[in-house]
Parts: sequence; structure tokens; C-alpha cells
Amino acid sequence: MDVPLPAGLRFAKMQGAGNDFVVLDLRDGMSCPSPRQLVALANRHFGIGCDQIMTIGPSEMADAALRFFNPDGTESGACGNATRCAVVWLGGVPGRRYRLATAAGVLVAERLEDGQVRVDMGPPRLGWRDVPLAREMDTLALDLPGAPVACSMGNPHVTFFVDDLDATDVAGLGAAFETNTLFPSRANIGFAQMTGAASMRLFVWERGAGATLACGSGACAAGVAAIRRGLAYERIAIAMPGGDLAVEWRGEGVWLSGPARMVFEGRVG
Ligand SMILES: N[C@@H](CCC[C@H](N)C(=O)O)C(=O)O
Repeated sequence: MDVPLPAGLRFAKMQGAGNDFVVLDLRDGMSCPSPRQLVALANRHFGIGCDQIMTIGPSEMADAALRFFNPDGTESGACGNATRCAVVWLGGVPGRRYRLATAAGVLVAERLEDGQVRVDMGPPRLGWRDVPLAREMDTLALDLPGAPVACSMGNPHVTFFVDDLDATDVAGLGAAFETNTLFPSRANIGFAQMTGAASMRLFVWERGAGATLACGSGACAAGVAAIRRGLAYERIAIAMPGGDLAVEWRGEGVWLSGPARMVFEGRVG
């Protein structure tokens, strides 16, 4: 890690269900750190440490423009938990609707009276080209061991349904499938265990980040997968290692709800 960190850079550390973010507010004209600096900032030993870096920039069509970067320096089109944290950063006035421009479109989000934040992540994209997959295939049962379900939530997701999450090598399998040749853009890999007609446990191995305590877009993808498979109906509670999220899908946008919190603010020395 011989990359100098951007001295003086102001940041906030936020988290949603233990999915943690370095938040850089660039609305005052500050430029985005270089890709190598982003990797250094995300490093848990030599930098600040996080699952993703989110930049918040100005937008003409929305309250702000969001970008998401993984610790390996790659950019993602979506990050559900960081999007929910952005609402808190922007004031989080209950009842006010925030419009947030992302690579996946303008998302609408709001803080609820109980402090939770929910966001409409937009409709899942279910075609094999949308995910994307390398070849034509039914996204409801991919031609892989375990016949997982795939969709795009603005980023690529694959969900395996397993009988026993604790008996599944989620990190080993997640790392192996992330780079499977079926996924030309790699993929986020989820492992879901249904625990009832409207509840599941979920672990997500995130593309470019590895094991995380929660993944909002992964929760949306797993919820949509369960509903498409007939395992749940419209709303599902999702328990992840770092906390609980809820997903609602009635055929249009996927609503994601859960906690979003400030941890601390700081300045790079
Ligand atoms: N933690 C996120 C997803 C972050 C991006 C993902 N690793 C990707 O590369 O697509 C979430 O809460 O959705």
C-alpha cells in the first residue's frame, strides 16, 4: 500500500446492517480520488476501511448523484445499503422523498418515522442479457450446480437456494462463482435459506468486496428470486449476518427497507 492517501480529504463512515461505507461528499466541487486512491482508502489496515466507497455529487435531475466503488477499485451500478445511507447523509427528513441519481436510474427513497430508510431500487431486470450472462439461458434456473436464479438490480446477482446456510461453504463457493465464465461482468453471489413463507436467511459474497455482513441489492435479488420461484409472496424479511432487511416486490420496483446509520466523520491525515 504505497499509494499516498488524499491528505485532508473529508469523509463520513456509515453503515446499513453492517454493510459499511466511506462516504465522500463531492458536491462542493472536490474531485473524486483516483481509482488507486479509492483502493487505498477502502483498505482496512492502511486506509479507512469499508465494503464500498460512495461518492455523492451534484445532480440537475435529482437531489444528488451517487456512485459506488468496491474495495478492488471497480465501480458498481447499484448499492442498496449505501443508497439508504445517502438519505441519512442528505438530512433524512421523515416523509420527504429523496431522488437519487445512480447509473441504474433515478431512485426514490425516504426515511420512515421509525428511523429506517427505504428505497425503490427499480424493477429487477430478468433477461439473460440484462444480468449479463455469457449465453442464452433461463434466469430462473441457471445451468450451474444448484440451478441458481439470476437478475440485475443495476448490478449482477445470482441466488442459490440452500437447505442449510450453516452447512454451506458460502465464502469458497461465492469466490468461485463470482468469476465463473458464465458471468462476463462477474457477479454478486447470494446463498438463501428459506425460514418461512415470508422469511429467509441470506449471505452474499459481493463482487469486488468478498464476504460482507449485508448486501441491499443482494437482498432485493434474493427476495425477487424467492417470489419468482413461488417460495414467497410480495414481501419477505431477510436476516443477514449484520442485521435485518425487508424486501417488497409487486411486479414493478423492488422496495428495500432497513437501518442506515452514521458511524463517524473524519479527515484523512
Ligand atoms: N453492498 C451493496 C452492493 C455493492 C456493489 C456490489 N459489490 C457490486 O459489485 O455489484 C448493496 O448493498 O447493494
